[in-house]
Amino acid sequence: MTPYKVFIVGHEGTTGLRIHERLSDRKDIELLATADEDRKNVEAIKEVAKEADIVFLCLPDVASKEIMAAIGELPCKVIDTSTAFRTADDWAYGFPELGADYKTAIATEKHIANPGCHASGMIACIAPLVKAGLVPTDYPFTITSLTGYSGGGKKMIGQYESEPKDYFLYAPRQYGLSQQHKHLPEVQHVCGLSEAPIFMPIVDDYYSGMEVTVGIHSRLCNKPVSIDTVQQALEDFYKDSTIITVVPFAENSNTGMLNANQLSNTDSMKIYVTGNDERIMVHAIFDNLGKGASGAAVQCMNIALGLPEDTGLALG
Ligand SMILES: NC(=O)C1=CN([C@@H]2O[C@H](COP(=O)(O)OP(=O)(O)OC[C@H]3O[C@@H](n4cnc5c(N)ncnc54)[C@H](OP(=O)(O)O)[C@@H]3O)[C@@H](O)[C@H]2O)C=CC1
Ligand SMILES: CC(=O)N[C@@H](CCC(=O)OP(=O)(O)O)C(=O)O
Repeated sequence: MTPYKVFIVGHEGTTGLRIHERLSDRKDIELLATADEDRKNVEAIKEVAKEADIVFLCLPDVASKEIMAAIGELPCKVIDTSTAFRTADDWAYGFPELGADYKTAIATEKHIANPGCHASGMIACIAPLVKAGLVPTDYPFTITSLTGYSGGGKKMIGQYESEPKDYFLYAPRQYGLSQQHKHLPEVQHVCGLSEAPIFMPIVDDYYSGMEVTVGIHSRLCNKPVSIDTVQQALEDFYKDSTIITVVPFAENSNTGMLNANQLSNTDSMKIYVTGNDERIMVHAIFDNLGKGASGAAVQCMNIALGLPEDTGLALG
């Protein structure tokens, strides 16, 4: 069988490297590249893209937009990992677990926007509950998200791994304080929320892994919901997924700790429901570089090529 031709633009960056790692041993994939000195040359990128079946863009937003302007009309499928196209109507949104319509769009559309890392956790917790009619679309969500420093790409990795290190980098650091985080538009768009959540991202001194926590007051729901109802709705929603699993409540002691790096180096996501019938928490644990970026991008590529979605992924 002729291998599929795949071109990773930005393959020396954090997300690009991880996609490269996941594909380099696959016999069904041939990786294409520009000459090293041409890795930022748009014309050279366009020439390689002409040969490709799939192009991954693993770049800052501005560079993604510039390259899309040059390659958008070519026959190759494009999977963009930046924020640039996630709410664009003519791009598929790369979260196939959201339903058959999402999966079909990923399989058939030419351009696929890979979700943001924090956004993936928020959407995984909220969308099933809104779709089930349990939580209203104007619910006043307050959401925390813990992330390892690789979420900030090469620049932040350099900051955390340089010696001597700034004293403040040893402790968790909250950001997004103005409530304008770049992932909020896609969360609102995909979940159909009329109001943006309060969002509190926190970056800490570990390499990778995320824990996103969504709090729900039962009394503020369409009608009061129990913790069992929330657990069941999430289990039903993700029952066919091999990548996202909902941890049975019995296995989740509700008394211990949740670890944000539990699924580092995997492409899976685990959902936990904790709390009680009055105050319910839904948590998504995954790797910002796995289901939060490169793993999700490869999952989308597999679907676009008609392969089983978890081909070559590390399921934890
Ligand atoms: N890190 C993460 O956890 C996640 C990242 N993302 C998104 O993925 C994209 C890539 O992020 P990440 O890998 O972290 O970023 P990095 O900074 O680690 O890597 C970006 C790479 O793109 C290269 N680059 C920049 N401009 C151009 C250009 N004009 N042409 C070609 N290459 C270029 C950079 O080159 P150079 O090496 O010279 O700087 C760098 O190697 C971003 O949009 C990011 O927001 C999405 C989800 C999670
Ligand atoms: C720790 C850190 O800074 N993380 C980044 C998210 C990385 C990411 O997902 O960026 P994209 O939107 O391009 O996908 C942030 O919160 O802005």
